Amino acid sequence: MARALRVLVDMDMVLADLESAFLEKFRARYPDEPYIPLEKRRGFLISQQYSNLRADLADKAESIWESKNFFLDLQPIPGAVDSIKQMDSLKNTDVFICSSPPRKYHNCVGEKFAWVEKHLGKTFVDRIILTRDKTVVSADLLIDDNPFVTGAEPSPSWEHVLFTACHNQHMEPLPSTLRLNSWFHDWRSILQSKRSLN
Ligand SMILES: Cc1cn([C@H]2C[C@H](OP(=O)(O)O)[C@@H](CO)O2)c(=O)[nH]c1=O
Ligand SMILES: [Mg+2]
Repeated sequence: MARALRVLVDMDMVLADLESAFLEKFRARYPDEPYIPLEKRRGFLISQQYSNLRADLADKAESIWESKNFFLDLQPIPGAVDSIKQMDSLKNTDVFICSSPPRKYHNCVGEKFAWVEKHLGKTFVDRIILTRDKTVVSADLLIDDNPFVTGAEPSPSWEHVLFTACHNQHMEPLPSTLRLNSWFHDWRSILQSKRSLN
């Protein structure tokens, strides 16, 4: 029998809506400061775009996701909870959640575990991989909104599926890059195409 297809699913902006929560909380905490609406977001890092707007806004942006309960209170991305449970129930499919905590990890790490338990249940807590370097994790697919997942391994074993988010929706990746526009699009075919190569 063919070995199971191993799929890594990223958390922020694939399962959990970091960008909407960030904007809501930034505007509430800093009502007099300029902000970037989601349709104007460009580039993976929020702090980078805010610092381009005005240098001192980067620290203010960071203060939002460093706050207690920021990661715990994120809303699920539409369709994510059902989809990952359905994916997990497919035969010959192993699903893991693969997320990178920020360098100031103190609140984030525990809250990511708690978020998974709250929204997906205890069985998925056993599937959490928190790492600053996803390239050294071995799998067939990585579904991630970061267009540039890099690290120590120049040729990761997984194929990247770029999950569409506000910050990457205008990008045109290489035609060969797999792309999933939302959980309501056909993620099953992407898995199937990879499975037939295994
Ligand atoms: C700073 C920052 C972090 N993040 C996410 C990415 C990482 O989670 P994930 O790997 O689950 O997508 C986490 C820590 O950097 O926060 C963003 O999505 N945008 C940002 O601007
Ligand atoms: Mg992400």
